[in-house]
Amino acid sequence: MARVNESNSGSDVLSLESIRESLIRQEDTIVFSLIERSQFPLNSPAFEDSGNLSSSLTEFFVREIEVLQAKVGRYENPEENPFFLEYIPHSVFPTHKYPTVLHPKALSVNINKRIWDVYFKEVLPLFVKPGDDGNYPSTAASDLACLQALSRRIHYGKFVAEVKFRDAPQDYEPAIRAKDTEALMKLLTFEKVEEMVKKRVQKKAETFGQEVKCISSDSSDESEKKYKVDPLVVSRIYGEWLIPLTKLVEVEYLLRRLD
Ligand SMILES: O=C(O)C(=O)C[C@]1(C(=O)O)C=C[C@@H](O)C=C1
Repeated sequence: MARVNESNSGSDVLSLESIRESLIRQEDTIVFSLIERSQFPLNSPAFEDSGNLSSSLTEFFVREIEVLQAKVGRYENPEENPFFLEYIPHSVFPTHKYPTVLHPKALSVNINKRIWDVYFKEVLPLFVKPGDDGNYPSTAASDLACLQALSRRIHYGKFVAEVKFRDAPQDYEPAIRAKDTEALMKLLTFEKVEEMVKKRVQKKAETFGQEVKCISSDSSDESEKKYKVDPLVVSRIYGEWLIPLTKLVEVEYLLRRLD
């Protein structure tokens, strides 16, 4: 994912435009991952506390995959944040040297526990059918794809915050020193951009998730169109959870920016 370019002088160039391009690209991954997950019912026994077992099937699956992915260097990439940090081993292979863009304290900003809860308790029931078909391994794999895509998007707030800070340190520094989260939230908010994001993801859900029944040239009857995931729900997921959580990450990052 292109994010930082090397300038002629060798220093890193970061722009709000390039960061937003990445967020737009990530929308495709998120919308597709929700569409994929929607083919399975809720299948709650896969992720609910399993009483006598120490973790749910999904928790076990995500933890084991994260351990494997860590061994090939996934979490050396500052865009990636694990859900089970305490289990993460070092990479087995020499790792790519990612450009240092973020403040070192960025490592301590990880809201994946919150993302996990929000996803299973609030988001998932909105776009999948209730029920249990027992297909837990495939469901867990789909949930992992959603969780990783959502987590990457939300934690991208660190990069957004960094570029906003670099563009106007004189505005941000007083609010950071005063630990004024309200002022920071106001500074980093662009309501028009948020509205555009919600409209665009609704359109993407309409386009990517349209049921294709037959190939005919007359596809003009809008009322007959059916979607795998309700496009309004996708827009709501962004408006109620993804954007607010991204902004939370931005604030958390900024609060540490002068440490
Ligand atoms: O694009 C930005 O400026 C962002 O901070 C990202 C984002 C978003 O989550 O989409 C969050 C806050 C802004 O109000 C607008 C959009």
